[in-house]
Amino acid sequence: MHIDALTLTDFRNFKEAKLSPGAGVNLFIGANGSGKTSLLESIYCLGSGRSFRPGTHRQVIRHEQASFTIFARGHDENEAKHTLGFQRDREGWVKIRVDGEQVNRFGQMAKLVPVQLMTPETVELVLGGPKLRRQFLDWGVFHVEHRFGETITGFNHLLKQRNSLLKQRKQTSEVAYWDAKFCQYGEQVASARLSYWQGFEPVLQKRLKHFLPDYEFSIRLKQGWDSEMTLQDAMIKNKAAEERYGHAIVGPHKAELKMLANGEDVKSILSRGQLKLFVAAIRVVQGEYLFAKTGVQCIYLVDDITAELDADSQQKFCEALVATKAQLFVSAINKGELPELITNADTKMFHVEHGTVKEL
Ligand SMILES: Nc1ncnc2c1ncn2[C@@H]1O[C@H](COP(=O)(O)OP(=O)(O)OP(=O)(O)O)[C@@H](O)[C@H]1O
Repeated sequence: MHIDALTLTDFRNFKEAKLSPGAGVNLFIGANGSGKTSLLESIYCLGSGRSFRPGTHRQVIRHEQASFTIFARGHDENEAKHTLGFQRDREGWVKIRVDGEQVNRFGQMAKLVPVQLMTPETVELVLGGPKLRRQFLDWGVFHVEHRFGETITGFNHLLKQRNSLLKQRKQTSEVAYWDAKFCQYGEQVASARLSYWQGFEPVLQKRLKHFLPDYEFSIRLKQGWDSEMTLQDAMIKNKAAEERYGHAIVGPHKAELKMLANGEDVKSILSRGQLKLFVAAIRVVQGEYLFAKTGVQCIYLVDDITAELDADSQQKFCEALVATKAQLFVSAINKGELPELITNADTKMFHVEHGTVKEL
């Protein structure tokens, strides 16, 4: 959905903030500590139910206040109007309202607000652990096929149950039951990921050729067990090891994306700026791919857009972002440091200062 109005109450350093974003580029300009990232964070919270910054949910609530509230009004691709309300208090209680109705799952809010986030930390997608890459994949699968939300939640529940049985080292009929369920859900998760990846990867390759033409990329999805085997066979083969370790060692919870540039691990061959561009390509394409498959546009949130990118890379990245025709929220300290594409007459500009935001 496009956000037409956003209201924050007691969110980070904002006592109350109201803004009416435009359909294209929205630019937040302000000094360090003014609240630019917090504005992006509030939109991210609507799309995921949590912050992208480290720390607890309590730290998001304005100091000495009991709860924060984010309210958004917007419209989807079919011009249907929507309202979203998200409140969280210090004890962790959450209230979510979608179109005036209280709902009890984040997914019901998240599916209306698919967000793609780019901050200086998003290179963690490559540098961090495999869980981040699985989350990235699952985000894509969920937004293309909402039923996947139940499949992955179900699988994670089964993984916990089965691990707890493996830890107890019991040999009961209960074990056989959980093994069978684990196989069934595990195969479903892997097959949904694979089908997403098979559509997504060729589009990503095109974008990478444009962004980083000096490299030949190979990005392969490893499903979490020998691809020549069924999950059931892999579990039988690894039965003794799983019993010894006391947890599941094969399954989609072990899936990984192997990313190579000119035959070497991207982590060791790409520079920091090139890694950022690499991840930017992934993020842009994830939004483009979603749009191509479902007609649903992402909201792109870009914090500190110029950090670590040279002028040519900034230009490529900004061109790609603007070409998506999606709603963009971009933060920067100075307008002057940005490519013209982001600061032209169509951009809606906001000045952020000490927890206040004013449209310019
Ligand atoms: N819970 C909170 N209550 C009140 N103020 C907070 C809270 N959490 C953070 N802050 C303050 O909010 C301010 C806004 O931080 P934010 O990261 O959004 O700024 P920014 O404009 O993105 O800065 P930079 O350009 O340095 O990245 C900071 O000064 C921070 O200390």
